[in-house]
Amino acid sequence: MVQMAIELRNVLKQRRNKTIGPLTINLPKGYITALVGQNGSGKSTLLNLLMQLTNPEEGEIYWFENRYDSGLPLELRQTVAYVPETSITEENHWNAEEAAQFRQHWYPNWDESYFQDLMDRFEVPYHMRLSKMSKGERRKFEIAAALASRPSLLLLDEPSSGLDPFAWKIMIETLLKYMDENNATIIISTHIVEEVRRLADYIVLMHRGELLGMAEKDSLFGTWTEVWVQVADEEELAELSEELPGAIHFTMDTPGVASFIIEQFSKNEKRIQDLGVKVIKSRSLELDEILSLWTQGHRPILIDHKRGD
Ligand SMILES: Nc1ncnc2c1ncn2[C@@H]1O[C@H](COP(=O)(O)OP(=O)(O)OP(=O)(O)O)[C@@H](O)[C@H]1O
Repeated sequence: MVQMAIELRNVLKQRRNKTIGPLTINLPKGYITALVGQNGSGKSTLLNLLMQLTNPEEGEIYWFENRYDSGLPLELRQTVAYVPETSITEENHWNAEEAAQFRQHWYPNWDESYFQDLMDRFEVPYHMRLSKMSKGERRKFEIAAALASRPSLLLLDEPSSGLDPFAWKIMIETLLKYMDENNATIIISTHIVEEVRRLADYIVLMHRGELLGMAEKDSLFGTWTEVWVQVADEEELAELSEELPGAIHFTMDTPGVASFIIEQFSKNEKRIQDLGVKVIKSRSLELDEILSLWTQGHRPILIDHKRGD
């Protein structure tokens, strides 16, 4: 049975201009979950709630099946690492070495050689004050330091913001290797579809403070298909759209050729042919297109690839 790292039950956070929640969700232990959603949808708020940097007005949060309403215990905190959206200013006057020494006291599992190895791979200057580093250098230091604490739970708020493509690739490889070698849980907020594709086991989609749902990433692929068909005119296209109630975005592309988007195409293809409509071509929608449709209210019917649905 999959254990839960985090459980939220009807969690509600009131922000000045927006309510986040109610959020009810289970984030599994030992997997990477990506929080996705437009600006202001509540991803950072959710991460802050998990660090108890802010507290909910309503609802319950469980960490590894326990509630800690009066503060996270030290033993738990020492196994959680967090890379916030903006680095904290308290460490600004230190260089990377001094900041690492401080963290070494705080985190009993601190792995100095792993830290140095990551700093070398990322090519972060060791003796430069953190405040003097470029945005990307600082970000790389934060990611290296978070991993060097050997966390069981790693919370990353848009970690690749400011990273160049070379550093981004190292980050992806490092996170995947860390997951391979440790029974860790990562919760990452991101706007980068390629990051979701490469890293996520699960996707949590947020929109305007609401939770639109959670899905196993692999089950999303192949949910929606764009199909091009031969039709005589708009009238025939309108008839076709009535026969295919689940399909959306019917468009007359060029005279005689129309397109639409449909779920479970393999199940519907015969039905389309039985209507006497010729399919010209089809393509599975990409992950970003599926997420965009979901945001617009078109929740995908998830596919269990293992069962071959
Ligand atoms: N400290 C705060 N005080 C008041 N309102 C806040 C605070 N932090 C966030 N908000 C508001 O809560 C909402 C959710 O913000 P949040 O930062 O969680 O979104 P996000 O999904 O992380 O966005 P982005 O992708 O832009 O980082 C926004 O409307 C924001 O203005």
